[in-house]
Amino acid sequence: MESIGIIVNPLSGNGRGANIWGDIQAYLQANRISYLAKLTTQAGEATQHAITLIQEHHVQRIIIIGGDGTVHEAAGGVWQHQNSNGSSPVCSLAIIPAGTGNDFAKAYGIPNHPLEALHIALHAADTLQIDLLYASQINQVAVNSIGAGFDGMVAKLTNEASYKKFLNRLGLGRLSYFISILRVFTTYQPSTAWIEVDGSVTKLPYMWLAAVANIPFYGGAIQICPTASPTDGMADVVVIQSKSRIRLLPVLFTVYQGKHTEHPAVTFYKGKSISIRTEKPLLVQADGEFAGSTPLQIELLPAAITVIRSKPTA
Ligand SMILES: Nc1ncnc2c1ncn2[C@@H]1O[C@H](COP(=O)(O)OP(=O)(O)OP(=O)(O)O)[C@@H](O)[C@H]1O
Repeated sequence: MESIGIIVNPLSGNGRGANIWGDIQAYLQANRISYLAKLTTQAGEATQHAITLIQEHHVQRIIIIGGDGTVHEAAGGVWQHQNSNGSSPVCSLAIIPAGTGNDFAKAYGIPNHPLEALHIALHAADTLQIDLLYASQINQVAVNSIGAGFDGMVAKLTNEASYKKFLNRLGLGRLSYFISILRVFTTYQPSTAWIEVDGSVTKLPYMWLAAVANIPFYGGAIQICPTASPTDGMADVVVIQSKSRIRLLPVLFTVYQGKHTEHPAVTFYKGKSISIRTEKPLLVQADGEFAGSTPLQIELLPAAITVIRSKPTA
């Protein structure tokens, strides 16, 4: 079997990561499965853990126990290693979901049950080479999405909110994104932006959000870009524009099912190179984590890393 590294964010899901790690560790030891584990002690550390596991310990598979923020950081480490060595993917990533949103796990069919997710990670029966989104201003890659405006504010508010902790304790963490959406919705002021997709520029008056997606979901299974695929070599972009707040209400309540796509306030683009400029700086989220402010320049990196997914049933 390939040598296995494990990165654990014990604080993900407000302590769910630590609990799951206890169960996983017991299982691995009882079954004499060897591994090397690294626990994060501060934000940002999963990137260096991934680099260390690959460069110093030569692991070929990294299992992440955490949420989308931890996947974001670990994938960044795998990508940085490959980039500095000019190598094709050498280390695959698997996830045992322990976070609040867990959109990455959902995109690859990984169940919430930790031991079921572990079996998928250990057997690695099906792997995918997935695209990444590279944001040059912050020199970071994203696995799920990068967005500016409304969703940047929602991500910031959710990550700072006391109700996220409370709802995570009840196993209802995803609801915290919905509460933040409602809070931001009542006060958000749209502004003018310009988007450039593969050289073609469009002015966007009254822009609420512009999100570049690699998978269909964000914010805990909101189907923001139903057609996004991490294997098509293209980034999907969704833009929401509206002068009127009330006119956007139907979008708010249909976006969870991905049924907002026909609403006149919603426009989709597809491309490999996307830039977003705004008349005033807007907050940016990358994989649900705060990632600075606009302007943004995003390049699609095709088939950049390998992910272990649940084997689709025939
Ligand atoms: N030991 C730690 N102390 C403080 N912050 C940490 C620690 N380990 C990781 N982090 C940070 O916690 C943040 C959130 O982690 P993660 O995304 O895994 O969990 P979550 O927020 O509960 O889930 P989700 O992103 O799915 O909503 C990340 O930005 C990460 O950098």
